[in-house]
Formats: sequence, structure tokens, C-alpha cells
Amino acid sequence: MKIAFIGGGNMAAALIAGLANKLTAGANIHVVDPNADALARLHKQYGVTTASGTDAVVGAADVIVLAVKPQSMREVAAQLLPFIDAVRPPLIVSIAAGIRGADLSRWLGGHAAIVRCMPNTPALIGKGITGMVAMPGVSAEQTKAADDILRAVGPTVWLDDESKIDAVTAVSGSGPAYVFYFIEAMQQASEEMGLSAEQGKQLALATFTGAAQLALQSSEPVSLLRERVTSKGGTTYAALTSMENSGIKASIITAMKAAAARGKELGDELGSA
Ligand SMILES: NC(=O)C1=CN([C@@H]2O[C@H](COP(=O)(O)OP(=O)(O)OC[C@H]3O[C@@H](n4cnc5c(N)ncnc54)[C@H](O)[C@@H]3O)[C@@H](O)[C@H]2O)C=CC1
Ligand SMILES: O=C(O)[C@@H]1CCC=N1
Repeated sequence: MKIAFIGGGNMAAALIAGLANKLTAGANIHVVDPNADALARLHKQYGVTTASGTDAVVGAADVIVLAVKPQSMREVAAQLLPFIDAVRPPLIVSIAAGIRGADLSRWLGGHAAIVRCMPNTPALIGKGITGMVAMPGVSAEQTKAADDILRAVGPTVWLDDESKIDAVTAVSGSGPAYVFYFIEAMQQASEEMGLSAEQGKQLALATFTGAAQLALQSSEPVSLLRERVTSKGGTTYAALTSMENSGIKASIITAMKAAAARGKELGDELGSA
């Protein structure tokens, strides 16, 4: 499979790390980005071919992954349009938050074979998860190709309705940042209570991965696992009571709804432009 990436930034690099020399040879991956340093890094690490602008290699790809900022999508679509082969139309995979399939299709002259995806950065170590939705013009073979690409970096979750991708963005697309934020807070508290930075990091990270693995392997609800840690009148009870009194759970729910709303807003703003 020949895959072209338009945009070789953070998320593209994470996907290429999972794909290159596994699903397809590095030499079958072509990356377009105006940033020469990003291209040199990707070429050195994975043997991908590179270009500073859209070229014939992109036009010959089976799958074109659009991995630029949502704000650049319209301009990128205009640059891409002359290179799209009308006889053998490629599958377009967009990973941009917000940008709707119908707008992308319009910007690409009515191109129908579009899959929208929302991956996340743990893809870099093969531990990503991706929400995906196919537009009506995508063939079964192309759906499988998109699934193969994203499954190279973790499980895929197919959605029946494009609007649900904003929720996926709020949960797992942006989610790694919430987890890092929580870990940062745990590390800071560890140091304020007299542990070294290294000890705080080790304890916080092992606790996060251990708790997540336990929840994954358990058939019981997460709330029950939480209750098992929480002795009445004990230390965990003191911490969770403090969190409840500060409205932390409500704040997290509000924050995630803000992320989903921003996804929809980006679609409205940039799609109508
Ligand atoms: N970073 C993340 O955790 C996730 C990001 N995404 C989506 O992935 C997309 C890219 O995000 P990041 O990788 O974080 O951004 P980034 O800023 O790291 O990468 C964007 C890249 O696009 C390049 N670029 C700009 N204009 C271009 C053009 N005309 N042609 C080719 N390349 C061009 C830039 O030089 C840059 O290297 C966004 O649409 C974002 O919504 C989706 C899921 C997770
Ligand atoms: O923050 C963003 O807009 C992108 C989409 C999900 C993660 N990063």
C-alpha cells in the first residue's frame, strides 16, 4: 500500500512510527511538509520519502492522510485537488479535529472516498486508539485499508454517525493531555510532601498504569474498584471527599464537553469559510 501524508507533525509522526516497516515499507510512505527539519527526522528514522510540497508521488498514492491543522485543511485541499487521479481516486483519510467530511469533499471537487479519524498520540508506541467514520462514498476495500492503517497503532472504534467524532475527540483524542495533567499534579504534590522528583514520577506513573491495567483486566465496574481502595474514614476517603467538595468530577465533565463543543465549533467556523 502506498500512503502519502500531508503534514508531518506530531500526530503524523506518531502514526508513521506505528506504520513504517510494519504495515508497509518506509519507502512506500511519502510525507509532504514545508518544515525541512520534520521531514529530515522522519526520513532518518523510518526511511520515508519526503517533499516540501504536494507532488506526483502524492497523486500516485492509494491512501492520502491529511494531518495538518484544521485551519490549514481548506488550503491543503486546494493544493491537493490537481493531483487527484479521477480514474483511480485515492482514499482520503482526515485526522483533523472538527473538519466535516462534506466540507472536505466540497473542497476536493466532490471527492467521495473520505474517512474521518480521531487518533491519539500514544500511537507513537503502538498504544493509540482511534475513532473512525466513513463517508457514504467509501468502498468496503477502502474501509478495510483505513482500518488497517489505524489498527497498526492500536484498536479502532467505528462510528455510525459523523457527529459522534466530536465526542471521541473529547474522550480519547484530547484525553492523553488530561492524563498527563493529572500525573503532573500528582508529581507536584509528591514533591511538596517531601519525595524527590524521581520518586514522585515513579510512584505516579506506576499508579496510573497499574490502575488502568487493573480496570482493563477486571470485569467489575471502575466505581467498585475505586470503592475497594477507599476505607471508610481512611486516607483515600479524605482525598476523594476533598475532590468531591472541589467539584473535580463536575469540572472534568464540563471540560470534556468544552472539547467536544470546540470540535463542532471548528467544523462550523472552518466549514462555512
Ligand atoms: N496532536 C494530537 O494529539 C492529535 C492531533 N490530531 C489532528 O491532527 C492534525 C495535526 O495535528 P498535530 O500533528 O498535533 O499538529 P502539528 O502542528 O504538529 O503538525 C502539522 C504539520 O503540518 C505542516 N503543514 C502546515 N501547512 C502544510 C501544508 N500546506 N502542507 C503540508 N504540511 C503542512 C506543519 O509544518 C506541521 O509539521 C490536526 O488537524 C489535529 O486536529 C488528531 C488527533 C490527536
Ligand atoms: O487539541 C486538538 O485540537 C487536537 C485534537 C485532539 C488532540 N489534539
